[in-house]
Amino acid sequence: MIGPRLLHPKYVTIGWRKSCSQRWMPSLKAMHPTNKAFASSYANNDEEQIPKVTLSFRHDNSVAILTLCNPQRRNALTFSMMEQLDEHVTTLERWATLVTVATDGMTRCDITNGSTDASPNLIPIESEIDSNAENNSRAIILTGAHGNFCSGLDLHDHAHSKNHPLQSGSQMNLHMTQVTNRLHCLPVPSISAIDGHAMGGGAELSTCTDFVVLSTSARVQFVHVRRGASPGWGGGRRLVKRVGRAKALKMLLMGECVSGQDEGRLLSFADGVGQEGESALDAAMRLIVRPILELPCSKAIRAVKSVVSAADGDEDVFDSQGMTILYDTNKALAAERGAFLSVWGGDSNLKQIRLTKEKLTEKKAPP
Ligand SMILES: CCCC(=O)SCCNC(=O)CCNC(=O)[C@H](O)C(C)(C)COP(=O)(O)OP(=O)(O)OC[C@H]1O[C@@H](n2cnc3c(N)ncnc32)[C@H](O)[C@@H]1OP(=O)(O)O
Repeated sequence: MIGPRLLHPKYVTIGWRKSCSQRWMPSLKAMHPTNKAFASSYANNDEEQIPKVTLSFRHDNSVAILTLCNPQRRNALTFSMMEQLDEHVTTLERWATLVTVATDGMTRCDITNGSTDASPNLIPIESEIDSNAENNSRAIILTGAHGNFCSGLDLHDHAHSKNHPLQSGSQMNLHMTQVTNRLHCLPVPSISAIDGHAMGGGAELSTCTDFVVLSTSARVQFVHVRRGASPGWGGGRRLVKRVGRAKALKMLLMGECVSGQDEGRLLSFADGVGQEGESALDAAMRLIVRPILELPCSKAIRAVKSVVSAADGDEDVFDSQGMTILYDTNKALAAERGAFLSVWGGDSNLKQIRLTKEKLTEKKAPP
């Protein structure tokens, strides 16, 4: 039985649902210098170095992989990457819910690596989910490129993008809370595959999936309080749900780090750790995705996810259209936003962010 959320018109009507940035801020892209201009500030205009979030599909389009990629900065998230993440989540909502048919005899679902556009070959059935048609979406992996997950907000981009709407703590909080919760609510199981650092906002991102798999190099740390802040990307509520009250407080207040080397602490935060030398992506594939791929019916996988999501209260996060976060009735979400706005941009936060940037720059300076 498919849960009511999956049958909601949002998932079965034709056409793209507007991404949240488009909904809230129609002129968002127009107001920001183009990605090209931003890219030109990167070493040798090297395409590889341009910050981006890619989306690719494997196993006959049944597994989606979101990859955060800002290699020069340990995959810190720029504002542009936040927008791309939003667009990819919109693609995934469509991929994971709409029944699709092939129009050209090629693959059923032709969403290409890194593309944020709808494929012309992806035709949604307009009215109801056709129970005979197949949608083989099964799992989503969120990971980082080049041996790190994500070092949080890109502090350099933040300092140099004064005109970007997401520079406002309030807009960034709305955007990232919405995007990460939409990712969390997607109707197939999701996994964060973490190599290296997941810090600050990066640690928050790791909570927006159903499972967390670490490689032995992983270090997950909520450094917000040391930056004079509290979680601002929707990760506070999800962390408490994941590890419980006391452990969440320890991680948030004392910066207690979950490390791939320290299995003892993994117990409630992570669901698996890779073998020595194994990447988090490979470990996630082996430990979680493979068993899911072996199951006989993808529809049953999504049915189970909908049961668990509903039992866990995901339905309470969005309005009945699945479009807007319910800050007015969801007290935990409202409190998290209120707490973040009470500290973000305040004196202590500004000072700590400045000191962090200075430290990062000093590290680079020759002795
Ligand atoms: C609501 C969201 C709130 C937030 O997310 S606030 C941001 C929280 N994140 C942080 O404070 C992380 C700061 N970074 C670090 O502590 C360290 O870089 C980190 C992640 C432990 C990695 O250490 P190492 O492996 O030794 O690498 P490193 O320090 O030499 O850094 C390598 C290059 O990456 C850069 N980087 C790292 N984190 C960054 C960030 N968040 N924003 C912008 N740039 C960042 C760093 O400046 C350095 O660049 P470069 O090679 O000197 O040009």
